[in-house]
Amino acid sequence: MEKRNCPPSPSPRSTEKSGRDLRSGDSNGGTNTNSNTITRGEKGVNVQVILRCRPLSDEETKSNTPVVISCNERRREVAATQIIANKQIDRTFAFDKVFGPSSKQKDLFEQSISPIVNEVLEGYNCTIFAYGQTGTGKTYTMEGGGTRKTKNGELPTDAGVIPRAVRQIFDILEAQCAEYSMKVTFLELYNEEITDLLAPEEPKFPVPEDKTKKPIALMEDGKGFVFVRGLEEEIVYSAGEIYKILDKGSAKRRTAETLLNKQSSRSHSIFSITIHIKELTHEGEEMIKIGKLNLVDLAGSENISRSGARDGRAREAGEINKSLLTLGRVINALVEHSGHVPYRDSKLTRLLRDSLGGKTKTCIIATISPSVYCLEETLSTLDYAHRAKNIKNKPEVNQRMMKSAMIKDLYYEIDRLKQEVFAAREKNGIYIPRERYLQEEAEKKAMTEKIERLGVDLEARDKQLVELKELYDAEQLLSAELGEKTRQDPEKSLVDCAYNLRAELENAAADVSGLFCKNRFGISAQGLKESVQKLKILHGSVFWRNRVRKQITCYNELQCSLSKQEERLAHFAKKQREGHLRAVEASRSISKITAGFFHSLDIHASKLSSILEETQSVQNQQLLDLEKKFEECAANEEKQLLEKVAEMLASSNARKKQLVQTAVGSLRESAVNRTSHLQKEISTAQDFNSSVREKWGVYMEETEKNYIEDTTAIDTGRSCLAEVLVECKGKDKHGCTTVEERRGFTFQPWQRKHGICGFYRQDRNRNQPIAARSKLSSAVSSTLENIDVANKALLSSIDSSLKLDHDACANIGSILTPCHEEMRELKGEHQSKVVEITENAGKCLEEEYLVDEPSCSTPRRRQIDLPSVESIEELRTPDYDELLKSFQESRGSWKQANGDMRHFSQAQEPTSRSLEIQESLS
Ligand SMILES: Nc1ncnc2c1ncn2[C@@H]1O[C@H](COP(=O)(O)OP(=O)(O)OP(=O)(O)O)[C@@H](O)[C@H]1O
Repeated sequence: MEKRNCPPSPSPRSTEKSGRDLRSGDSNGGTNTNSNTITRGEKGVNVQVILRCRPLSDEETKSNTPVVISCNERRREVAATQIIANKQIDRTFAFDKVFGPSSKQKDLFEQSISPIVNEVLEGYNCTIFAYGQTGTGKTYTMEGGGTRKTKNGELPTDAGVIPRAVRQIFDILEAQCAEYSMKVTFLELYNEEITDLLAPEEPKFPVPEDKTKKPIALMEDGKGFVFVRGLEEEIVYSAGEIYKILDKGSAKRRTAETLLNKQSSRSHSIFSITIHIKELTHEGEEMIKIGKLNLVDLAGSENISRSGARDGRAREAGEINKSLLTLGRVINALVEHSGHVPYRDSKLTRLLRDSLGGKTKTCIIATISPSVYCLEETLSTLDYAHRAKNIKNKPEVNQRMMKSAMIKDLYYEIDRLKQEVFAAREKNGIYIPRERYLQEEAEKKAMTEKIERLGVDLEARDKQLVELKELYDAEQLLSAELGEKTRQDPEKSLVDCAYNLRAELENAAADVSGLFCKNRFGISAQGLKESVQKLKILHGSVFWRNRVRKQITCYNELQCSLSKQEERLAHFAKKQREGHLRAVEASRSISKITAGFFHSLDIHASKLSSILEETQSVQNQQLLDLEKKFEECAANEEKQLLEKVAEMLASSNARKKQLVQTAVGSLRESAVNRTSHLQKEISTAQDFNSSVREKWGVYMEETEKNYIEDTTAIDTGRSCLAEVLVECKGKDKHGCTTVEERRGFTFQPWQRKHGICGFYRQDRNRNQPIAARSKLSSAVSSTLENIDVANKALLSSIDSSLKLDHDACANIGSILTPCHEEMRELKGEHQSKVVEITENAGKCLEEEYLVDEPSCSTPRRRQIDLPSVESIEELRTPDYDELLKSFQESRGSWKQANGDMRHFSQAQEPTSRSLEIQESLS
């Protein structure tokens, strides 16, 4: 077994020499081209290609059919094993997704199709089509294994892509509680004729199947979009309705038993779902989003001899292969970016135009069989699908329509229809609008021309037929006449005549011999006379005999020519009959001949394409050789040039490096200076802060001490005063009682005046402590009030100083944080700039100025980017003054740009604030 591994080739190319031909579509040579990782850009999105290999059928398993396909789902690769000249050759193909024989319908749908369905609901047009040899599972993948009945609303495990997509669409729309409308179409393309699988069945009596299917026309609108005229669109409201429609349409599809598939689809089918979803814009406007999903089940590509197709089936197969061949040519043209893409060569490619190289998102499911007997077709499918991977589409979301615009459109449509109805009612006979009339007239004209051509053809054939008939009649007449003549039989009379003549001749001979005898023995004159007479008779009879003889030969010749004529006539008549029959059946057989012609054309075309491929591969090889030589030559020249350039650039590079290093050094230095300056500022601010704190602590301590002293002094004063007060009260009481006593016992008139006066004097003296007491109490209360006021003032001043201090702290913090941030940013920026500059310098050195190192292989072809004279001139170091000036300018602008000045002024702020605080504290 020979198994060689080649590195992934950048372009898919089959190399007979290599044992393993890994095909990969992406330009990096990698194999990961999953739709999610597809590069989207101006160039578009690659068509997604999925490969599915079916399991061996029961018969194949029973007959121990060898398996030649192995699928690596993880690596997304398929390998086909081929034996050529007793050597095993593995060919490996990479795809976007690979599903092996044991893969489930659910897995295929969830992994590959479900995201596409979501995109349809986002407003894209998407197409999924199945391509592959007959009997490889296209219909199984698209529609399912046949059991479409749902169990408790669940889909059966073998349900295919179509029912699952339908279910997903309805599930999502219902979950979103969306307002939507949905319509479906289902068409079949058979022998280049389109029929509507949803068209109502009109005929009431049984007619052959082919007659019930009316072909419908494929039209192009003014913008080049293709549409099928009169295609039935069914509005649907549930998944169940779609399943019914699918069943109805599928049952109408043309299927037949082939050697490769018991129920082989003989036509291409396209099932389309169009969804209109209502959505609200931010402004509250109602918009209609439109998405379309096309699900295409292609008829099987097949080898006519292996599929056992004959007569009608062979023609079918020829047509199928023809449309698939055009599909292949379209794919090739798209991949090779050739100017002309032959979309118009078949109806299938016209219908799929937007899905191949258009604005639609497309996914191809290529199906293959693992059997060794299908290897040839499998390789062809793999090639086909692999090539299709390189088609790029440019998907666009369908323009959302304002609901009002859509309603307007519908009104317009209704108006148009109303006009038609009105026109038809008002006029005598049938009346249609001008455009329709012109269109139909054009169609009619084309039809008339076609009919005329056919009429002329028919006339010519009729003429030919009449001529042939005339000729035939003339020949018939001639042959009848000759027959009549032959029937009369003159032969017998002639023979009789001949016999008579012979007898006479015999007699005459006897007479002559008698005469001779007589003459010798003396014959008389009379005898002589008689003899002369007899001789005359004899002479006559001899003459007649000669004539008879001549007549006999003439007769024989006539006979001979007659038989020849008869033969010729019979032959001619036969030919005429054949010609007549041919002429009668000419119109019927012409289609057969055409079919044969097309078939042979197909064969020739496929031969030609294979020859073309061969030629292409040879040319490719030659081109490769040329390219190689050219690259070698270019590499040498490049090397020499690069050496020179490298020398030239080495010095300038060193200078540049020096320049860069100096610039970086100065930048670093300025950064360090700025950092140290900032740090100094921060430390000054911190010192100031700590000194303020210290002072504040001392002040607080002193204030507290004073307060405590004051409070204790007040307390002692208060207690002293209270004691004095108590003492005064006691004395006052005692004084009062004494006065009362005296008033009672010594009241005399002469003494009364003195006594009263004395009493009043005494009383006045006794009133002195009361006044003192009131004075004292008022002094105490005023002192207390003063103390309270002082306390309050002190407390408020403490509060305000605390607040000021807090504010000052906060200010310092707010100044410090941005300063720190700025510092960090500045540092980071500097570092990243330094790294960037170093990297760029390194890259520049490596990529542009270093001479290629010898790698013993042809260097990659590339464009040499020669530096211009100006750029070299720019490398010169400018004048010192100029440099200084530009540096200062740049520094100034840089300062402004970075808000440097602002920071600086902000940095000054704390000082003035701290002064304020100091003032307030003092
Ligand atoms: N992945 C699969 N798993 C199980 N059975 C499969 C699978 N693929 C195909 N089959 C079976 O193979 C048979 C042929 O499949 P199907 O009719 O889908 O082929 P086809 O490619 O559509 O053929 P045609 O082009 O002739 O219509 C069916 O009986 C189907 O059930």
